[in-house]
Amino acid sequence: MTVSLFFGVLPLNDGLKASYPEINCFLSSLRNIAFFLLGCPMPGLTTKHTNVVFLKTHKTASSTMQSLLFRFVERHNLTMAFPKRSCGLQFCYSSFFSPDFVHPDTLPANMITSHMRFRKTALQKVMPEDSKYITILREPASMFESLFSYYSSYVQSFKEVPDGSLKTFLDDPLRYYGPNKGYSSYAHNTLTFYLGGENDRPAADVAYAHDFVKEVEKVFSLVMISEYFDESLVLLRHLLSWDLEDIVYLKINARTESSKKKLSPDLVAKIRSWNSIDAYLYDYFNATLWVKLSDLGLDCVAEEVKLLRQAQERLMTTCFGRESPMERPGSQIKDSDLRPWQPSNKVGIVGYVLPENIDQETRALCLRFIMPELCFLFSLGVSLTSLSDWLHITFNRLPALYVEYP
Ligand SMILES: Nc1ncnc2c1ncn2[C@@H]1O[C@H](COP(=O)(O)OS(=O)(=O)O)[C@@H](OP(=O)(O)O)[C@H]1O
Repeated sequence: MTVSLFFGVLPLNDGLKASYPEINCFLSSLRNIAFFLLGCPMPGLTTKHTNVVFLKTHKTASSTMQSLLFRFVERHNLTMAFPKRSCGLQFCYSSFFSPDFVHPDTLPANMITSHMRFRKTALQKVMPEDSKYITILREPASMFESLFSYYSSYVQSFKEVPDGSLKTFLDDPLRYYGPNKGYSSYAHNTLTFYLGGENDRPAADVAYAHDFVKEVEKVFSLVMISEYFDESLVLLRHLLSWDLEDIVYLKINARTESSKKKLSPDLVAKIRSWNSIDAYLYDYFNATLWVKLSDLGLDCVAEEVKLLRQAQERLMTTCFGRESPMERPGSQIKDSDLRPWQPSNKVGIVGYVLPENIDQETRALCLRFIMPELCFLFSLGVSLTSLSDWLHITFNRLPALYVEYP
């Protein structure tokens, strides 16, 4: 079973096919001249690598990345592994990944991207041997602020903070935190937990953090960094021999500005200290990212980033006209294809609204870039009759899943 089936069912196919060449043409003419002049390496001359394990971490721009991979899978007629129905929309997170968590109809797969707790030996049983392992990290202070606001109504340790403030939690985290409390993995060294590490190791155990980082480095060919998302994508495309058009994206799953809190230097320091293994990981892989970028040539990277952003602007003009994109809190979005999941009424997640006068073809193209994770998953699965039981259950449980989603 391959995702080409999706094209058969979705009325989006023609639009997608019709509009990509425009972007391609624009990109290739510019890029060939620029890259030639700079003497930059040009991937895309060898066959594209299509087998990828993307470890989707929380609040790291991972949905934007996942959406890019969904599009790649669709366009290249590949197969994406889905969770089996009893796992919900994630691979039974927060249990360690197990091959049993994968819906058998989606095997053999080329890619796997839904949230999971990483365990390489288990993944090797379902994913091709030559799979490239990729993940993404975010600066721990902004990530924790995002986690705290997003999951304030779910994570038991956050719910117990009397005034509900991040500052009160960080003044004495151990007063509220308990490893066995509900959703505790979102409250302490979340990145480490995702990567399969021991997130409750004491901060003083620097040797553990050091050894863990080395283990991660051995497995992952690329650790992306959210703050340098575009630069990370350039590395990704060189690693996988992808075209520049394969990495064009629009940002999704961002909070509204009013949902974000500005962090004082004191809070930043407290977050890093509380999440010291994550901080160690982040600092290490942020440094190695820049070594990789330097190896590629910073001028070449800058040129590719420029081209990527030009393509993005072009796409936005195609989708939203000359005005800036119409972003709205999810609560104000009527179109269910475009409404992102809202974790609570205390936090707004931004989605996009397409202009009403947009033609079907353009709408089809734009939807592929702005659809939130759940909608994209449903649209991928909806065309697979053999997955109908999964979808039947999933759709029927949707309100419950929305509540359980974290
Ligand atoms: N391209 C790009 N670059 C940098 N940052 C980005 C990008 N795309 C999404 N974001 C930010 O990532 C946050 C959402 O992360 P996730 O999609 O991983 O969240 S989730 O765990 O899947 O719910 C969310 O952060 P907050 O807004 O601080 O919550 C997004 O704004």
